Amino acid sequence: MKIALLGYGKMGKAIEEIALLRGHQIVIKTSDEDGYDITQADVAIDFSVPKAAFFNIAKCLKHGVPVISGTTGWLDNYENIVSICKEENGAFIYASNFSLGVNIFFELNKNLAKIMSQLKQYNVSIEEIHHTQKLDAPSGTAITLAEGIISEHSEYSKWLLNESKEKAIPINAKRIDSVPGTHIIDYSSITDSIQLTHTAHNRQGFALGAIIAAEWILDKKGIFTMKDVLNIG
Ligand SMILES: NC(=O)C1=CN([C@@H]2O[C@H](COP(=O)(O)OP(=O)(O)OC[C@H]3O[C@@H](n4cnc5c(N)ncnc54)[C@H](OP(=O)(O)O)[C@@H]3O)[C@@H](O)[C@H]2O)C=CC1
Ligand SMILES: O=C(O)C1=N[C@H](C(=O)O)C[C@H](O)C1
Repeated sequence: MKIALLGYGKMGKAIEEIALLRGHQIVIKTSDEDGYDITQADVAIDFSVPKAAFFNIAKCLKHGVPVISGTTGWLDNYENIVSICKEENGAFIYASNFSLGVNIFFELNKNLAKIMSQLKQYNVSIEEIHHTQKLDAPSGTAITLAEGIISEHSEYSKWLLNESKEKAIPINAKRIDSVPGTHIIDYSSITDSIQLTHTAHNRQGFALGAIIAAEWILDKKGIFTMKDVLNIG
């Protein structure tokens, strides 16, 4: 398939490498919002920056090009994209994390939260560690994890960045060197702790997941998630 890479930074380059190995063609690679004809592409993959994602995704949908977005930090505009996608009868997937491992981790997180909801002596917290170039905090993945806990655990109704308060899940964001992405969920009581950890060793898992999503969406119309693509959970 002919792929447009909207955002040609660390992730754009990782996706290009795997896409070529899978026999795809990269017809557009850009770090700008203009200067290309998106209709050349069968599918677009947006891994850009928070302030550019809405424009990039809307442009694809308005030109009838299915779009995958992994950009984080733009979700205040998610419902607007849903409306545009419906109006244009388009196809769209956003995932805070495209790796298979993290999508399994999302399911484990919800299952654990369901159990822990009955055990009030444990307090939950989330830690996320990323490279120092990351623009947003907390990570999109940490937000998805917090939302997963909130959906299953009766004690929590929101999350807070680097702050503890009753009913809120603290998300502690750390920025260290070139860490690709580590997420830790911790339930602690006076007597012990239970932790679930996902550690990305590199960006290949994110990139492969995004390409699998792009291959999957080609003949679809609608708004989907990685759960639809991977058929897990
Ligand atoms: N969902 C997932 O699985 C994952 C999501 N991510 C997310 O993906 C995004 C990109 O990550 P990463 O590749 O590491 O970041 P990088 O900073 O390496 O790359 C982002 C690229 O986007 C470019 N850019 C800036 N403005 C625009 C625009 N208007 N249109 C298109 N591109 C633009 C930047 O160009 P310039 O440098 O010139 O400004 C840069 O090349 C982040 O939001 C990150 O959180 C990352 C990994 C996995
Ligand atoms: O910016 C990154 O690098 C990553 N961003 C995503 C996020 O915000 O969750 C996914 C992954 O953790 C890497």
